[in-house]
Amino acid sequence: MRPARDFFAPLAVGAPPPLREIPARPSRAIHFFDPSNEKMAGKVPGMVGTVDVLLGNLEDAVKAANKEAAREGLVRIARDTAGLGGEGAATQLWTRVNALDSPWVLDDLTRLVTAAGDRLDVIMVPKVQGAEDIHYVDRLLAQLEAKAGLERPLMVHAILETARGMANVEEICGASPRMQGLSLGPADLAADRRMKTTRVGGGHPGYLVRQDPADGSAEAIAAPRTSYQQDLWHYTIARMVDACAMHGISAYYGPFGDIADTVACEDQFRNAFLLGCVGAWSLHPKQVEIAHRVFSPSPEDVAHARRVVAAMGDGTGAVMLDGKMEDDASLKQCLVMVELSEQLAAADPALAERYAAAQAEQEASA
Ligand SMILES: CC(=O)SCCNC(=O)CCNC(=O)[C@H](O)C(C)(C)COP(=O)(O)OP(=O)(O)OC[C@H]1O[C@@H](n2cnc3c(N)ncnc32)[C@H](O)[C@@H]1OP(=O)(O)O
Ligand SMILES: CC(=O)C(=O)O
Ligand SMILES: [Mg+2]
Repeated sequence: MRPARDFFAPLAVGAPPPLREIPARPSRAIHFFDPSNEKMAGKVPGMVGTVDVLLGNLEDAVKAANKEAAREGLVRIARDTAGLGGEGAATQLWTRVNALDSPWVLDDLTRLVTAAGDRLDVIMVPKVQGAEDIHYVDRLLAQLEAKAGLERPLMVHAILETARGMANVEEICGASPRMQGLSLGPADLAADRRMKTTRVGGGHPGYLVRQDPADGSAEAIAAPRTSYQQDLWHYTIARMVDACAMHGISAYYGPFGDIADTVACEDQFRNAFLLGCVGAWSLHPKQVEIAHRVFSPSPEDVAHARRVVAAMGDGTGAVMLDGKMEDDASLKQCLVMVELSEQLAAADPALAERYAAAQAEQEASA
């Protein structure tokens, strides 16, 4: 057992000390690209500054024959793209390495950390099963950071995409001070759980509840009744959010594979936002705007939250505002909105302007 006092000790001689707090940087959209796909990779420089996170994907969706080309392509992009990755960069650079049981992951980590570790912010690890997977990556990263002379520790993000990973979600979050967050991996998770879906994220029309019949007669049972589609991912996301919140790290919805259905994508992202997630994956350029918009609190909500904060004075007691009771607990919810809006606005001038305009409008109408 590692004693508590050693939790923040570097795991290799010469490795940078682990972070005490995960930096709060906007990560509303984690945009995936295949670095071995020249056309897609060619779009990356033009996306810097327009998306919170660019992620060079090396795992699923990259052909086995292209694994090495993807790894080398990502090293080139990391080294050559201005404003991408590292302290203070306009857009963070993340990677998703291959799975820990694959023949590629050791070379992925070794090559990326030693050749471009100073430009990488977060390493996403797929199919994490338990704390032991994070411990393996943690020690290896420390050794590689020491070898590369890195001054800033890399962070680790785990994808929840196995039943065992879900069962161990709390210990995964707390396995290392490197842990930055978790994403839902709905496709692999569905397969591992033996769910009967064939999609990448999103709902299913068969997963529903139906209005009761008017009475027990055969006619009433056969009559048309309203039915409501339910969210297949509600339990999983809520569980992931609790585990992340307990450990002070961030939760993310994963991918939404129906690229054409921008409306359902927005709905799924918004459900995740409302439940506590800070971002989602973008697989296609058209999903970036959806994620940035949905994972930014609306200017109206932020202006309202500021009114509650002002009305609550020293933050204790109860007040009435617009016919509603506000107290210490609603104040705390409002502070979540205000703090998130300030953090996002600091990095997104257009959003900052929208917040300022809504605030001015609210003050004018008061
Ligand atoms: C379950 C999981 O593991 S999910 C994570 C793994 N999956 C991924 O990473 C998938 C990433 N995305 C993709 O591979 C592609 O977007 C696909 C296959 C879904 C669709 O690709 P296409 O059929 O080429 O899409 P489409 O024709 O609409 O592309 C329009 C343009 O956007 C570009 N583009 C498409 N996706 C991306 C992307 N992710 N990043 C940058 N550019 C992109 C295309 O190259 C194309 O460029 P062009 O106009 O110069 O020709
Ligand atoms: C996100 C992912 O990898 C999955 O859904 O399997
Ligand atoms: Mg997967």
